[in-house]
Amino acid sequence: MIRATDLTVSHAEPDRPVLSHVDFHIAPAEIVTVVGPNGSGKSTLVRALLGHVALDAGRVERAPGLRIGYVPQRVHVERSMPMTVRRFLSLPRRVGNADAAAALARTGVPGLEGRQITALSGGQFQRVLLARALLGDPQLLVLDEPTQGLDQPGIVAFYKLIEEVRAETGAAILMVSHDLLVVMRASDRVVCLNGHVCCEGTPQVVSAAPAYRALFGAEAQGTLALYRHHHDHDHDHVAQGHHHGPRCAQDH
Ligand SMILES: Nc1ncnc2c1ncn2[C@@H]1O[C@H](COP(=O)(O)OP(=O)(O)OP(=O)(O)O)[C@@H](O)[C@H]1O
Repeated sequence: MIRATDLTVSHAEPDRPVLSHVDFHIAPAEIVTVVGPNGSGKSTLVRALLGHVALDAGRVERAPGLRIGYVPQRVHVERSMPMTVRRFLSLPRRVGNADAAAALARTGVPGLEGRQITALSGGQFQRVLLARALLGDPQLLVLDEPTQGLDQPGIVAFYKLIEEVRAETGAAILMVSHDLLVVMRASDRVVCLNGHVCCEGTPQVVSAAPAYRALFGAEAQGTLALYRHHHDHDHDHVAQGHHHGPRCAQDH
């Protein structure tokens, strides 16, 4: 659906790129999650894939006519304006009442049409954002930090919803997230970013990769424990299953 090759992006300072030599791809019906520390270039990668930022080098290829539903990281501008959920769902593209109601029902917030956006809880707002993204019948959903501000049960419920949406619509899903444990369970593939791709692969492979553990420290121990618990067999495949970027410097 999207393939990026050897991407380099620098926003302000050309000699200090935010992304260096990043390769990325996502295939139909895949759930791919990008993880990485604050400022590691996750949102920049997503925006580069969507064609929203200029590239210093490399290229991005998107399948012709690809329908993308995008939920950006920051939508507080819209949140601060007086606006009902119904009207919000019709921006930027007008949708009918039946479609709006179905999208809200699908994302677990039926009947909220008349509510002010500003009166929604964090969890309701994220579901309304997802409903709006689904209204375009996307082949690819791109969600940048979709669970920010949610509590742990809210996060788990949201990822469950994402998996249901994938199962029903066949849409591929690209997410940026900080919720390591939940993300690991919900993703087919994880890309660990720190200006370059530190490691990538299945959640099992990434959670055992030294580069991932070096980046996430104690939190990574939790995901590793999860996979040790669920996959109590030999992990010989790990060494061949991921690669390091040029600046990782961790041993296998
Ligand atoms: N439009 C911009 N102009 C200048 N610098 C920018 C711009 N957007 C991002 N940056 C810088 O690029 C770097 C990477 O930002 P980015 O938002 O891609 O990281 P991130 O991994 O998504 O971070 P976070 O986890 O904090 O959301 C940061 O140092 C940020 O300040």
